[in-house]
Amino acid sequence: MPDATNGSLLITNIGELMTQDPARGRDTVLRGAAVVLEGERIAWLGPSAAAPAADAAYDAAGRAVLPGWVDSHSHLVFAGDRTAEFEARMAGESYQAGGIAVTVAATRAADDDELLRLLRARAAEATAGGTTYLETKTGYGLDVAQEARSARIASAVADQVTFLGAHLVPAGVDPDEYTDLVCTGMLEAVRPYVQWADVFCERGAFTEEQSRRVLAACREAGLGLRVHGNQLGEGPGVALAVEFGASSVDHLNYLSDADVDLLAGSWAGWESGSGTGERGTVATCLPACDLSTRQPLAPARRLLDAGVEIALASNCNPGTSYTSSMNYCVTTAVLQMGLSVHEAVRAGTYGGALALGVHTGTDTDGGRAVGSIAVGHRADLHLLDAPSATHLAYRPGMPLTAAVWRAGKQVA
Ligand SMILES: N=CN[C@@H](CCC(=O)O)C(=O)O
Ligand SMILES: [Zn+2]
Repeated sequence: MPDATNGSLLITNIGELMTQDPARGRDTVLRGAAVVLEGERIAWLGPSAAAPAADAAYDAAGRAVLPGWVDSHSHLVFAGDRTAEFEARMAGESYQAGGIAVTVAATRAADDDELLRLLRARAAEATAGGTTYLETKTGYGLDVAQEARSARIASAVADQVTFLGAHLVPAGVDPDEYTDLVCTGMLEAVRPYVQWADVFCERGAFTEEQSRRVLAACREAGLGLRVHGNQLGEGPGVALAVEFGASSVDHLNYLSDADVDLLAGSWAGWESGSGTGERGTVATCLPACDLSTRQPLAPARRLLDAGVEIALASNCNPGTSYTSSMNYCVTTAVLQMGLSVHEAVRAGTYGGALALGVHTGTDTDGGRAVGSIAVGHRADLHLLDAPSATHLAYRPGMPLTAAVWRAGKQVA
């Protein structure tokens, strides 16, 4: 199949083009459509009948095209395996944050080449499943040298990297001393490689006060913020994320009414229909993790109805969610979380981009948005082997990814 790396490519006869571009208002889904890719960018979209000529053409034969998935939450820099822990969970054990230490030991024991090879293989799996923009985190190093190594390796593969030194306090280390290290030497060592910082604010991980220190230091260092919050019980994660103006708070399995109100309040100045105004804290739901840990599914429907922008992400990691399949996350969101297909696809594309701050910008204003299909945005497309995105939920688990273009290049 041709791509747009050496000229322009016209993809024509698209049965359903789900642009997820809020600037189109109610007209975000086009039928009988075509798209022109030119180099890395989308150069044109509209009715097939009106499509301009291009250097190469591809007939989509009535199939659906979506933006590539934007996976805004993953932990892919690791070695080792936790099948036994998963089996124990399926036999009735509950998930404990302490399992992270097993992966830390295996990751520390792997050399750089091995870690990079593993990361590349996982990123390739994600790409094969339609993911065209990928965030990943550190958090399985947990000392200065190991976290810096993870960040450096991650930055060679992922589009954006998050510093998660505050993932677990290593055994035998004083929690407050460790928090100080995260906020000073560790932060300094990872800083050249990362755009974001995150903290696992949960019983068994970091307290509210420790999380607050981490967020303040990382903000001071110029990093964008995100929070792992409210995964294992109600707690201060959501409130902290909103207070610090974090770009997202992720997990959200246990929310109080006050948490929902705080998240909704953060979007009070935002117009969701057009994607304009003052943004708030994205609620990132991680359905594959919820199922794999047998936690209640995050209340995505309730959050949307309250006016909160949501994202869906894989949270791919060896402990709680060993899949990078965004198709699976979207399917689950429709079948079990009460989202429409359009809402679920939006959350896995535009919502992820919003969580990563890359939802807007065209080459005329110096940006290159991902997560939606519009002129000047990055040419990240996902062709389904189906006439509509509805088939993701209608035919769950089927291999529906037919082709993937990332920045105009065909990658699957
Ligand atoms: N909750 C914290 N961190 C990961 C799990 C990490 C692990 O268990 O290895 C998560 O997002 O689910
Ligand atoms: Zn996570």
